[in-house]
Amino acid sequence: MIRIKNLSRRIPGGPKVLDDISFEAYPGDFIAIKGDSGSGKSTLLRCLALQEKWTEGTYQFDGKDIFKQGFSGKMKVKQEVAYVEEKPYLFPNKTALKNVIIGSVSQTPAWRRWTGMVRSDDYMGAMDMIEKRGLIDKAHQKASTLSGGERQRMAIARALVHGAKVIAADEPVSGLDPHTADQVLTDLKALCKEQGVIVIAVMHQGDWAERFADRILGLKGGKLVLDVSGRRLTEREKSLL
Ligand SMILES: Nc1ncnc2c1ncn2[C@@H]1O[C@H](COP(=O)(O)OP(=O)(O)OP(=O)(O)O)[C@@H](O)[C@H]1O
Repeated sequence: MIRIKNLSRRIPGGPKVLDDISFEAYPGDFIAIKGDSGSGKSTLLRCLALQEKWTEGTYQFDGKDIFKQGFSGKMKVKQEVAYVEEKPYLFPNKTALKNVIIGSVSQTPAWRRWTGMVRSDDYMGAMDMIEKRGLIDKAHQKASTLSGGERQRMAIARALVHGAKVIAADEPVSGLDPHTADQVLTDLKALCKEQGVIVIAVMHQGDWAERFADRILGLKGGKLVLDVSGRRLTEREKSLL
């Protein structure tokens, strides 16, 4: 469970880009974030994954205040909250499977990158996760040849293999054709419902958030201006964003 209270983020010497954000997320929640360009959506995801510093606020993760816990609390969040960028980096000349096994650069011990050694249980775990993302026939393909949607799903598989319990996905369906976007979101939703993963995804364009999310958060100028259950937004609610 995640409980964020009064999160603010000020760019050093610059503006406040997140202002007093509070919300909670429970296992199995699929939360969409909407808001115009520059409203703070990506910054919020990066703050959740502790990839950006918080200026103020408290962060409870599994019932513990992670800033009070110090290093071990931050490590737990970094391990369990995966920020999946809009265009996730995969090692282009390695297969999709190898990318999923070895993880992102920061997750991979240097010796593993150098030797390329793989344990058999790592191999099976990665293949299972790739199969669940509907990509088993792409496992041995070079990452550079995957489509945008396939890269996103491989990056999600990679995060899950490496212990993620929260997927913070930045625009997981932008630039995808409607059929692929539907597949990606159906997969994310199943992940929430079947495995209790929390998915927090920026989905500003179209009606994807309304169709798939349990809850919609809306940001404007760094403030949380909307927090409603996932449904068609009213004209008044849309006008807040
Ligand atoms: N390091 C930084 N220095 C200065 N301004 C920054 C920095 N990081 C973010 N900002 C500003 O903070 C605001 C929020 O940025 P953010 O990327 O979170 O917005 P966003 O809602 O994700 O936008 P988009 O939909 O265009 O990706 C923007 O005005 C951005 O210019």
